[in-house]
Amino acid sequence: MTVLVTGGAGYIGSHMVHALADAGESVVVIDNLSTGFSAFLPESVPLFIGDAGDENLVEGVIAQHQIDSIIHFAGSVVVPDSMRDPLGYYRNNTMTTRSLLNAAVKGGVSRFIFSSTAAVYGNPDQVPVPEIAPTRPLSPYGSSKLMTEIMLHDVASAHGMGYVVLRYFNVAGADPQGRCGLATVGATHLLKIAVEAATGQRAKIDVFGTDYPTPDGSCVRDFIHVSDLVEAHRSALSYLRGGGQSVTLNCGYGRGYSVLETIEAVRRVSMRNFAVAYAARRPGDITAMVADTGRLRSLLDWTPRFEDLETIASHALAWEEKLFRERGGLPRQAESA
Ligand SMILES: NC(=O)c1ccc[n+]([C@@H]2O[C@H](COP(=O)([O-])OP(=O)(O)OC[C@H]3O[C@@H](n4cnc5c(N)ncnc54)[C@H](O)[C@@H]3O)[C@@H](O)[C@H]2O)c1
Ligand SMILES: O=c1ccn([C@@H]2O[C@H](COP(=O)(O)OP(=O)(O)O[C@H]3O[C@H](CO)[C@H](O)[C@H](O)[C@H]3O)[C@@H](O)[C@H]2O)c(=O)[nH]1
Repeated sequence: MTVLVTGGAGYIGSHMVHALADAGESVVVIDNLSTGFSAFLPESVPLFIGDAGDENLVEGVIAQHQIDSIIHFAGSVVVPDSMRDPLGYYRNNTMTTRSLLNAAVKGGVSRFIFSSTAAVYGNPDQVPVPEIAPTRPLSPYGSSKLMTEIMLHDVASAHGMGYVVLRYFNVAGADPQGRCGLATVGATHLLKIAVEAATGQRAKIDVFGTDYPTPDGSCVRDFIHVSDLVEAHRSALSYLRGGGQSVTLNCGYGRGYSVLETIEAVRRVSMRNFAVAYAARRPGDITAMVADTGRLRSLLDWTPRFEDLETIASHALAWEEKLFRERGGLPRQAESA
């Protein structure tokens, strides 16, 4: 039984591939390297450089490697880019998955795990947000993922495929062994920006909005360590292998931290008092987004190991320091746009 990981050279996918290989699973990767890095993959894992929507490629890999499960990370992930280029997002998220599913059905793949996002909820009526909350995405990114969820449900029902949709909240941190982490140039994630400031690559970090109706006025997010997130995928795979019903699950810890608390955690672990500036709200930001994790915790055999925000921040920092050293210690991008 071999697992195909699409987008396995990306931030989350590379952690997934290491976790599967560490567990002795047979795994292969398809990635077009548009934002991924082949260097983050274990040498033992075959990498097919190509598009996850290339049906000939996928059908060939499924047949050659006797793929029975697919974990599908490949896609485009930047919310503001999706506002500028909606059709690009519907193509690379929704249409690519349609082609991938077509190849999976033809190849008799019986299990499918899909990377979705809390962005499908839009502005939630209640926090923590349960999976049954209304889905009202505010961006083409969120819509492209929601459309894919619906398509996957229909395809799986028609063809006897089991699936787990995982709606990630805010993914952060890096491999505790330092093998992989977030390396995307120009990434906009809060913790990434904060560790770039802590390593002197940025003069400051902007806090987008301090007048939200939250305890300290900044937005609140539920950060999940990338290693715990990939363990949820491994548990989802075991669940499907054990005959579990198809399901949609939130992936977070169910605990919110404000933007200011998060920046303070990075200041503490780095022991660097980098500058923090108060800036205007960022258009489209949701005030508070925290997962109701009841379903995840009850259905999957999942015990998170890195729930503490300082642990997440310290792993993100260690990874950023490594990247910075390897890039010759030179600032590689302008301070926040
Ligand atoms: N990072 C987050 O906070 C977050 C939150 C919610 C959901 N997600 C989802 O998780 C998945 C992985 O995100 P990530 O943060 O690791 O992003 P990433 O950009 O680091 O990884 C995406 C990977 O997919 C590859 N790729 C993109 N389009 C492809 C295609 N058509 N064919 C083959 N390969 C392709 C890229 O080269 C890259 O290696 C995405 O589907 C994303 O929407 C991420
Ligand atoms: O320099 C920064 C960067 C971020 N923020 C704030 O930090 C919070 C979190 O912002 P992120 O960009 O890190 O993440 P989002 O909550 O916007 O999440 C969106 O982007 C994520 C990846 O970045 C996931 O894709 C997620 O599903 C999607 O909803 C927001 O209030 C944002 O305004 C700042 O104040 N300053």
